[in-house]
Amino acid sequence: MKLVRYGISSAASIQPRWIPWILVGLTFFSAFTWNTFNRGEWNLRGMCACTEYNTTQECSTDLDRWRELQLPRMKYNQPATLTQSRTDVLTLTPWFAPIVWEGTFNRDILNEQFKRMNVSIGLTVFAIKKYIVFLQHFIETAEMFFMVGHKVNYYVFTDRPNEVPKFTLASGRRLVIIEVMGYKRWQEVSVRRMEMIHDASRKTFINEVDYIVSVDVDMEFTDFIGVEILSERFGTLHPGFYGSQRPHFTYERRPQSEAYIPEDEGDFYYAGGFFGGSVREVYQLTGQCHKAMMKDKDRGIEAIWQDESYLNKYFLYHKPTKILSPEYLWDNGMGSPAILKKKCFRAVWKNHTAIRSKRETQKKNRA
Ligand SMILES: CC(=O)N[C@H]1[C@@H](OP(=O)(O)OP(=O)(O)OC[C@H]2O[C@@H](n3ccc(=O)[nH]c3=O)[C@H](O)[C@@H]2O)O[C@H](CO)[C@H](O)[C@@H]1O
Ligand SMILES: [Mn+2]
Repeated sequence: MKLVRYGISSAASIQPRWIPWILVGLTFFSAFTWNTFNRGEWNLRGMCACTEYNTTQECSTDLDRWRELQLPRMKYNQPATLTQSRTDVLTLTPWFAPIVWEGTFNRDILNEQFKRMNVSIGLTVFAIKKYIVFLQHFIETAEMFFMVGHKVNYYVFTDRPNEVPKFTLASGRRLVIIEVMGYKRWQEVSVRRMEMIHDASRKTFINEVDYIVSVDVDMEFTDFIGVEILSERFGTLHPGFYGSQRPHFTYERRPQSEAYIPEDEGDFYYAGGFFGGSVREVYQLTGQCHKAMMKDKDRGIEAIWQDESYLNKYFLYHKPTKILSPEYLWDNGMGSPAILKKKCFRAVWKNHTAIRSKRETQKKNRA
């Protein structure tokens, strides 16, 4: 009786001057629970979330939780200070981002490093409407060549979950189906990938993986792609433009578009079909590209190469921290130049008329 009476009377008599203190208490409580139950970044720095790394009686901070990653003894050729690993191609951007070409890295060292970080990678792929036909070969070849030996989640975005084939995946790998709507025009499907990746980053990816790799589905893996591609924010040189001068890049050239890049700007022409980074960076990138696309849409503009145009604009002002060479994105229609020491990921032939929505199939000439 006493308890009930106390409960009712104290709840009913909250004084206005207590409100700031109650708010402070609630803030601490929610920060603590968020910090404890999520891998999210939203926490009050230095909060007392003691972990397994805590070696003292005091609560640990980010500094205490930092894990030491010591490599084992390894045998490999000494890097030669006075010799460049590749002399035929650019291997470093003016902002010191590596451009990944075969011969510039040692896969064993990288594998050891990323294994010790226990890294997990999410590969996002969209198989919407008729593009579902590409999925089987895509996944089967990814099992052979993509991030072999690492933890991988395939995130398959589709409007046809029942048509996703059953796959037998290697251990440490799983396939997650994310059901989404299919927009009518193929251009809209392509550009809306940004929005869908953005949403899934917040809802799913941030809790499950460290990095996101986003690719086209009309592709096949033909050689090993490993952790050498991973970085905070990475893009890929488009196979059609790696040798071109900037005025020839097919950037969006209409000043009224959010994707506009003038002829005297631009570093590289990046492909829409292969980019990625940490979940946090991909969340930012896709969010900004989607916002720009929606602004244009409101004004009745669609950028010339849809998502690829917004991606290029984004990378101009948020320089990639790593860039993949066209070895990572190739189209056999473009021959076999000597600079390519391998071809890891290739476009498969597709019948544009049959696979895309009617009346939208004609491709603009990029040249
Ligand atoms: C390799 C590469 O850099 N490709 C880019 C390029 O064209 P592509 O001509 O290769 O574009 P595409 O037809 O492959 O469409 C892009 C992707 O969207 C998905 N999709 C599209 C339509 C559809 O009905 N269902 C569906 O699932 C699918 O994953 C496909 O791979 O330019 C596009 C924008 O114009 C995108 O930037 C692509 O990423
Ligand atoms: Mn494609």
